[in-house]
Amino acid sequence: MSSIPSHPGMPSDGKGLPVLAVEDLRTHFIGRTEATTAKAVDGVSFHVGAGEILGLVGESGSGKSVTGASIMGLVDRPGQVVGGRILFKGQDLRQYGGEQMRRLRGNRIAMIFQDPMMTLNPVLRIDTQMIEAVLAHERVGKSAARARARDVLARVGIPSPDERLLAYPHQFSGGMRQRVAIAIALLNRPDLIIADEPTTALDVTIQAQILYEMQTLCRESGTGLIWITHDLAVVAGLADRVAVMYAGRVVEQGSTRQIIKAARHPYTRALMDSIPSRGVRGQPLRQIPGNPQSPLNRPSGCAFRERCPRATQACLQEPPVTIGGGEGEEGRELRCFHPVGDDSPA
Ligand SMILES: Nc1ncnc2c1ncn2[C@@H]1O[C@H](COP(=O)(O)OP(=O)(O)OP(=O)(O)O)[C@@H](O)[C@H]1O
Repeated sequence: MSSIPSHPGMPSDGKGLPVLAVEDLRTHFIGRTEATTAKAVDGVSFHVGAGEILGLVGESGSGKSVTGASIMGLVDRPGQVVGGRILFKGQDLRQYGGEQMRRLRGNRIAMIFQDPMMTLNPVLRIDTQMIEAVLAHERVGKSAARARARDVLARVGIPSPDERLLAYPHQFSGGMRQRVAIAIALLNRPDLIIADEPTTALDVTIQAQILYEMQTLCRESGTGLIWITHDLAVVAGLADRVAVMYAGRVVEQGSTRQIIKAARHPYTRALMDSIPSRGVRGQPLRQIPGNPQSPLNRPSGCAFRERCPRATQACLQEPPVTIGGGEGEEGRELRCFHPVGDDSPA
């Protein structure tokens, strides 16, 4: 096993910097005591390059949304980012004040939520909302802002965008409403978009269309995209890289090919086995045995050990540290004492 190379093979902004580098991020929900403090995110590191798509995957409660909210500066008390760095184009966002973060949000960094109504105001027409979103961050005339709004709506697949600009959110279908929210995220040509399960509530065909369009738009504009999902199958066709989270940590990450074709962490393997298309026809889906670990009072050792078919005594003692994938495995990182394909006894 080799040590970890820094940001291997990653597209950058031309100055050698990733758009985003998260280093050892820790976000805890502080309780009265250590035992009641939820370590929702507990040492997460990953990076996203310009025009690159990172799939952030894991079961419910693994800390994906809290990671996204931490980057956006949207963690509310008792939640608190207690450690690590969030480097946006080399600048540590943890040093930014509230006003600086507000300026960054919706401008250089945008977020798309599962529920588009988290973005849209139900009582305002779409044109008002979109024009305001442009004017809040840029000195352009109203007609230029409207032209841009119209353009972006067309880009995300809204038919008759001139007419649709005059509509209210409730006059759109669920899929179209999510497209409008995506259009708002793209409006100011951000450097980074964090999409938190944005297509989960939608029909599978519409999901696939939106994924494809987002991929094209981000590649064209050089926007880095973090796609948060519990579904590994969704990112298989979309992401350049995949980071798999378990119990507040990234347990494996690498190129999508490395992860989908040859996952090495037993948890990633278990997630892969739960994808329907990989199952044997006519057989029920395999569930991962056991329950995810609670962020309260994490026991010693590897968080996955109780559910892991490869666990040994070693996994009881200390949590595994992050290691590189070894020769011919540039870009892969793992947190496991007994990864699949390793010679050590399972
Ligand atoms: N306000 C809060 N107070 C205490 N704990 C919280 C709070 N918000 C989140 N958590 C805890 O943080 C952990 C991570 O939650 P998070 O929402 O990031 O998971 P997730 O992987 O995004 O799951 P899902 O896919 O269900 O959204 C969970 O165990 C959750 O209970």
